[in-house]
Amino acid sequence: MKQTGGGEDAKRRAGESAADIPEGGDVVGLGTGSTAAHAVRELGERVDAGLDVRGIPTSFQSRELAREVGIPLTSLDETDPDVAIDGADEVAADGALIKGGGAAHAREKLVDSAAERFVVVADPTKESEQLSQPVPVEVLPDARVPVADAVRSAGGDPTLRAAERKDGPVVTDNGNLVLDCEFGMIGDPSGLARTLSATPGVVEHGLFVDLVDEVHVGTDDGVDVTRY
Ligand SMILES: O=C[C@H](O)[C@H](O)[C@H](O)COP(=O)(O)O
Repeated sequence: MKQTGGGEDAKRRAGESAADIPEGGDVVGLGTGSTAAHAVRELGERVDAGLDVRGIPTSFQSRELAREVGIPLTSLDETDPDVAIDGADEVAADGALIKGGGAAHAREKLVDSAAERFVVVADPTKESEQLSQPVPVEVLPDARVPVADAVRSAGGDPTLRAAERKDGPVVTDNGNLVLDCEFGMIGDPSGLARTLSATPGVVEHGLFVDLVDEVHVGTDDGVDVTRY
């Protein structure tokens, strides 16, 4: 069941709490979205104050923000992150996530899963008992129709994500398209993740199962931390 109590202050508290984690010398995966942006900005202030960390961005957006706030960047070519801090669209009680509301989930999964410690930042509206939001699926442009058929065969209802200030579809940072796939209540996220991953033409899907180490949820007056 979705809860109320979200908002920018809750997101900021979660982001600032997670920004406490990196230590001098650490490499940090920099997540995408409005909640992760609070962590990136806070980390930028700490870099300004002398903290020696480098970031690995997960999107065009997080790269630009990191540059703006002065976080030196590196890449997975050089090293894995010690910690990744990222947002989520839905967080289930067992730590399973849906990500990709900003169509960044392919690079996010790459960076978040490579990290020694993967920390999710969220506000209470993201919490639920069981995942039920549409699952974003990034597809090669030529694979849009066959992947949509495969999603229907798996019990889902796919919708091509439309751009808001451009005619036509959203094009990801990787030059691909996104199908938002409604499955209703997702009883077996691991099984669905395996099915989607095995579908030719799927670049990456937004189900993050058994990846998260801790979730920081900003509340009205603090932060609730759950460890998995
Ligand atoms: O593709 C985008 C990402 O997965 C975001 O981390 C996710 O959509 C959450 O974003 P926000 O913190 O803005 O709700």
